[in-house]
Amino acid sequence: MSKELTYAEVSAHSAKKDLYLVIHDKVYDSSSFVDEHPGGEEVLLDVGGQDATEAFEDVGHSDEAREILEGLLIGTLKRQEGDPKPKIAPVTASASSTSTSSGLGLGLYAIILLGGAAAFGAYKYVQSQEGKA
Ligand code: HEM
Repeated sequence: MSKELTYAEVSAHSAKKDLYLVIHDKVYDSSSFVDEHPGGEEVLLDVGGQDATEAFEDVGHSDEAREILEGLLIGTLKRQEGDPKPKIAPVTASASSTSTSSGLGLGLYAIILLGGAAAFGAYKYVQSQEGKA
């Protein structure tokens, strides 16, 4: 398991049936695991042939996930100058749904504030009209 691969070699393996991932400068052949990944195949394909260290760590994978990873190990990355930086995880389904709901919450908050301001304005206007009469 002492095979050394350059980033260029790894990046040639980004297809679902031929999928290499770099995590902590180790190269993992994830082809056999794509269909079984509890986080879905899309996130793996997104970082296929790239440095997935951040994407993998951001999720806070369990020890079990790390054990699976060891079984997929095929070599180490021969890092060269100018190689791309770790790819940050794409927004996952659960993360995007929370951000949508928080976006809606903010929108609602704005509507309530604006509504309150409009009501206050109308109240002041009526008051000033009453004063004139
Ligand atoms: C070959 C590398 C990977 C392996 C072996 C792996 C394995 C696993 C395993 C076993 C789980 C179940 C929960 C756990 O045990 O932590 C999981 C969940 C998850 N993984 Fe991965 N994973 C890998 C790469 C990635 C990458 C690169 C991402 C990118 C974002 C990712 C995103 C997720 C997400 C979002 C979940 C949570 C799914 C849920 O709880 O609904 N994984 N992964």
